Amino acid sequence: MYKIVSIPGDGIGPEVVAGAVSVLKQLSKKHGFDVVIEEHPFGGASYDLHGEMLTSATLEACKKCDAVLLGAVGGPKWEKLPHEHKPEAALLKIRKELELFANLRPAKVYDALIDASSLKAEVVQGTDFLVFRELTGGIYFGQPRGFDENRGWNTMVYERYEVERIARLSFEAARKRKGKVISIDKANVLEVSQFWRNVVHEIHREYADVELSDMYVDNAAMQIVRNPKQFDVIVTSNLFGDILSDIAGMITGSLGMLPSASIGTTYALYEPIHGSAPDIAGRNIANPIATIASVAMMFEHSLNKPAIAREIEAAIEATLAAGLRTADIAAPGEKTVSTTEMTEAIVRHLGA
Ligand SMILES: NC(=O)C1=CN([C@@H]2O[C@H](COP(=O)(O)OP(=O)(O)OC[C@H]3O[C@@H](n4cnc5c(N)ncnc54)[C@H](O)[C@@H]3O)[C@@H](O)[C@H]2O)C=CC1
Ligand SMILES: CC(C)CC(=O)C(=O)O
Ligand SMILES: [Mg+2]
Repeated sequence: MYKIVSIPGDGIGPEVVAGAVSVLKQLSKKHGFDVVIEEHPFGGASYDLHGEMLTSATLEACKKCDAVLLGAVGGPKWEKLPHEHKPEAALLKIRKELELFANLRPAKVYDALIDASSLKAEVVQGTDFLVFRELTGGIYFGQPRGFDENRGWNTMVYERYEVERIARLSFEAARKRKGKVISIDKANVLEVSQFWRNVVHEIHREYADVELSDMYVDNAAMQIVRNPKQFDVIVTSNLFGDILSDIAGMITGSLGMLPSASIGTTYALYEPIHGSAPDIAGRNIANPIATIASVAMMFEHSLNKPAIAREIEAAIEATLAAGLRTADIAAPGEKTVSTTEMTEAIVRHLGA
């Protein structure tokens, strides 16, 4: 029996999480395992209900389950709140509380979507890289932070242990892939990046079979668009990983395609890389694939059923090959399907 905490969140979160929950239920029926899905409010939805973005009940539930599935949080309704009370601050808090220090963001181009990419077919076809974004340190967490009338300030700090553990995970992953890690930083300008680079190279001595190179983040943004196939594993800091993975989203066709796994030593949370997309929320047009593919990552990393992860990916692939397109991945003038139609088709392709 698996216990999954589902956190729909705000904006399109509930729509895409509903799709992922349908997939979980279908898999439970097909394979005969029990799955208990416990829904909890978080972010703006929780604030509206309880006056708190992250309640202790939601946090405790996340600590007592096999895996957490999260949609997204945030939106215009809550953006005027002071920073520490915003949904985004609660997102940082839940990541920190659950010690989810590694955010794995795979960027894989499905053959059926090559034409949906912002780039030429020959540039994107066969792209398959994995970003290890450090998730509980760096500038999103550094103190002091603040602003007054005349200044705004944030602080970017990395502790040795924070760089060591994400570097190790990325080298381990590279060993199971093409054996190539590119560490992305801004060491030509930032001391914190020079430190990051030194520590990554120290850890690399334990992984001499893995090829390591460094790249500056500005060049990396350009290289991902110019030649995404040169990347196998990317390891980078919180801020740079956040930005670079959205760029990777456009290589695969849409932000609505990229899943992620946020993992630590004890807990794990699965979430699409996109946000709450208030511009399309409530219209049943969001792409649920990133969230459904996050369930595949859940089966791989938390539930120890890689074969089921492959089934989900195959169902997504078959659905795309059959020509179904939500608006974000449709060519101009192409027929589109809704969030629920895309979900139902993926569920059908999973089989009974
Ligand atoms: N993990 C999280 O909870 C995140 C939350 N946010 C929050 O979400 C809110 C909106 O942020 P934005 O900068 O607009 O980023 P966003 O990722 O929500 O949306 C950017 C663009 O991509 C589109 N898009 C995103 N996901 C899509 C999907 N599944 N299907 C089709 N189109 C999709 C949106 O319609 C929008 O045009 C903000 O409050 C932001 O802070 C942003 C990123 C991550
Ligand atoms: C609130 C942000 C840190 C969320 C985000 O953009 C992300 O995790 O990708
Ligand atoms: Mg982001």
